[in-house]
Amino acid sequence: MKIVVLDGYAANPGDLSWDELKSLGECTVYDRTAPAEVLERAAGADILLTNKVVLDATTIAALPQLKYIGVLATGYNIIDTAAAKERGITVTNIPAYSTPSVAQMVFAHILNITQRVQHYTDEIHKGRWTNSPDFCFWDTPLIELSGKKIGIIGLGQTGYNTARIAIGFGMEVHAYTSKSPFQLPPEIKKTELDELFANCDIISLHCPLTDSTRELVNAARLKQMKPNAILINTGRGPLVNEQDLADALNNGTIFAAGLDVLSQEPPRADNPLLTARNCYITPHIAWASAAARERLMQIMLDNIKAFLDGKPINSVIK
Ligand SMILES: NC(=O)c1ccc[n+]([C@@H]2O[C@H](COP(=O)([O-])OP(=O)(O)OC[C@H]3O[C@@H](n4cnc5c(N)ncnc54)[C@H](O)[C@@H]3O)[C@@H](O)[C@H]2O)c1
Ligand SMILES: O=C(O)[C@H](O)CO
Repeated sequence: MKIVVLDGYAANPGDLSWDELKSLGECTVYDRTAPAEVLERAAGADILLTNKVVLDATTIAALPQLKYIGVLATGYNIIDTAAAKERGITVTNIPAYSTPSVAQMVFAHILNITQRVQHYTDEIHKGRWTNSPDFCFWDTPLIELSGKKIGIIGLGQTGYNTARIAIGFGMEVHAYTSKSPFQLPPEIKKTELDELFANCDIISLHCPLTDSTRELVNAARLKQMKPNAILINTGRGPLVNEQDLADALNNGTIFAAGLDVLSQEPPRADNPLLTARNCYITPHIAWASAAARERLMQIMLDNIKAFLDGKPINSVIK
């Protein structure tokens, strides 16, 4: 059984172990694989593991030995699942391993925008409090979350857990979702997209990237939003038209954005969001806590063992 990990470094930069995976077959772990290197490295593999290396229809067609693709992530938009299905290749993802970490990051972005802790720390270090005529000073809007409306798009693992934290903050929770695995409490009100964009103070994206969700947030949707609204995206970068969002931030159509994901990662230096007003960005790390990566590695092993036993779990091909 030949196993190849194409880009193992992000999940395991050295603090976790590949040993159990290596015991399952002849296994090679690459830290990173450039697009031009994929075919040579994946040739002859029965099992291919990828986090962000794209496996499109052409690549899959060129790997006749391939039987299993394990995505080392929840989002599996990098795989042409139709091509894999046609070939009878099992494709699995890692659901729910990072849910608490992602929901925590959503609120890290929200609280960063409402409280600006780093900004005030920087200003104080510059001497601004020492020289202040008053016992306090502020120069950014200080926004209380209690009573504000949060709109959640996609009420699966990360969306639902974000909703629960929002309820704890006393927020009104509105949600648009195709379906939800959860029994929704009465505090979560289901709504349509038009109402959600028009009425919510904060909108947080939690749906997968698919043909129907690509650029879900675009100029038309941004125009529907309140001028004091905040957009949070921990889902996938292409859920948002980035030039439209940069324009909306720069011209005050909406107030601020907190983003963990961009359409190209790492981003090009000329990505308009890197210089947009009130745009706060983290480098796709919502998932990457040590606790979440430990769970990821365990579920990766469980997935492969179940596949080898002939009873695949976490298959994304319906
Ligand atoms: N930034 C990170 O580190 C990070 C970590 C985990 C997941 N993610 C991304 O977040 C996404 C969501 O993760 P999750 O664990 O909540 O996944 P999930 O599968 O549990 O939930 C996704 C939800 O979106 C809903 N949905 C699907 N299509 C929709 C549509 N067109 N409109 C509205 N809702 C729709 C689904 O019904 C489901 O309830 C993943 O697909 C992944 O791309 C990012
Ligand atoms: O989808 C996920 O699990 C995260 O984005 C990390 O890849």
